[in-house]
Amino acid sequence: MSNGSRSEKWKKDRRLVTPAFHFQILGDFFDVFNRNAAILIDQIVNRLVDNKEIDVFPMISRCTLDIISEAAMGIKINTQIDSDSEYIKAVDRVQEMTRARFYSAYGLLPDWIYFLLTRNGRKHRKYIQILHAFSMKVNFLTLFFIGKRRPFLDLLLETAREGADLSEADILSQVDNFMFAGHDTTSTAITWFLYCMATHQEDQERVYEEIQECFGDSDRPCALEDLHKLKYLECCMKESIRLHPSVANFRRQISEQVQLDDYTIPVGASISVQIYALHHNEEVFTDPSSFKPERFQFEQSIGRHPFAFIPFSAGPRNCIGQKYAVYEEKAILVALLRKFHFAIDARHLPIKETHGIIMKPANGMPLSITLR
Ligand code: HEM
Repeated sequence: MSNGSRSEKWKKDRRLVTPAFHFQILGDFFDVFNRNAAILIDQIVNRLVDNKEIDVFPMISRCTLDIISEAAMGIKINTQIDSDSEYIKAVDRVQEMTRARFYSAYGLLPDWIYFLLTRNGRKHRKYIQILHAFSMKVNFLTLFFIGKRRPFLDLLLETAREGADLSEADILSQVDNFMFAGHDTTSTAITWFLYCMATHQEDQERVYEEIQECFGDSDRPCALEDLHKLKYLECCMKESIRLHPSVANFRRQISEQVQLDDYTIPVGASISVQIYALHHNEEVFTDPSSFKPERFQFEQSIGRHPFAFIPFSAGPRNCIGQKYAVYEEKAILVALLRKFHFAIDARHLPIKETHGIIMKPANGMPLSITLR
C-alpha cells in the first residue's frame, strides 16, 4: 500500500504496471488459482484425519502467497508444502514492526536514524532484507524461465531492456510491492468470508446451492465465465469485506488546501481515510454490524453513494489489483465450498481483529470443517 502524494514517481509506476492487470491476462491466471486451491484442499483433507477443527488462516495465507508468486513472477515457491518459509515469517514481522513504528515515537524519526541507530530499526531492517533477498532471487530465477508466462515481471524487465528509466532498485521495489500487497489482503478477505459462512449457515447453504447449480456433479474447475453466474456468492463477499475490510484505513497527504465547512485543511496535512468507519455508517447500512448480503443485491444498492463502500479505495489511486483479487478469491472459495462445510464453535466467538496495516483475525480462525 502506498502512502503519500500523487507524485511523478507514482504516475510512472502506475503506468508501468497497469497493462499487467488487463482483463485478458487475468483470465489466464485461473489455472494457477485452481491448481493452488487444489493443494490447499489436499492440505486440509490431510489435517482432517486428526483434527476436526483447523486454523485456516495460515493455510490460506500460504496458498495466496504461492499464487501471487507464480501468477505475477512465474516462480513456484511451494510454501503450502514447505510451511516453514522464512519469507512468510518476515512478511508478518515487517507488518508488525511497521505498525509499531507508526504508532510510536519511532514514527517521528527519519528513516536513516530509525533503521541505523535504533535497535528496533535494525531488527526491522533485517526482516526487510529477507524480503529483498527473496525479490532478488525471483529476479535472478527469471533468467532461467525464458518463455514461461510471467506477465508482471516480464513487463518490467522488457521495459527496462527498452531503456526506460527503470533501475534494478525500481524493479525490486515493484516485486516487493506486489508480493506484499498481493497476498495478505486476499488471504484475509477469504478467511473472513469463511468466518461469515461459518456463522451464517443459511447463507452458506444458499451459496452452496448456487455453486451446485453452476457446476452440477462435475468436478471441472472454476473458469472466468462461471463468475457472473455466482451472484449470491458475490453479495456475500461484498458483505463480508464491508464488515471486515482487509485494509481498514489508509493515509493521504493533502496537496491542495481543502475547505470542509468551517475547517481548513492545509497543504501537507496528513489525513486518514477510515474504510472501517465508512462501512459501519448506520445512515447508509442499517443495523451495520449484522451480516446481510441482500444489501448488495441490485435493488437495494440503487442510490447508495459510490464512496460508501470502498474496500479497494477509490479514485485514480485505487487498488490496481482489485479484479485479480476478486477472481482469485472466487476461484478459491468455489473450490473450498464445493468440497467442505464450515462451522465454528461458539466458544471461539467473537473472533477479534488486529488493527495493523491489514485487519487480520488476531488469533487465527479455528473452523470446524467437514467433507460435503
Ligand atoms: C482483498 C484484496 C485487496 C484489498 C482489500 C486491497 C485494498 C487496497 C486499498 C484500500 C488500496 C489503497 C491503499 C492506499 O492508497 O494507501 C490498495 C492499493 C494497492 N493495491 Fe490492493 N487490495 C487488495 C488486493 C491487491 C492485490 C491482489 C494486488 C496485486 C496483485 C494489490 C496491489 C495494490 C497496489 C499495487 C496498490 C497501490 C496502487 C497505487 O498506489 O497506485 N492489491 N489496495
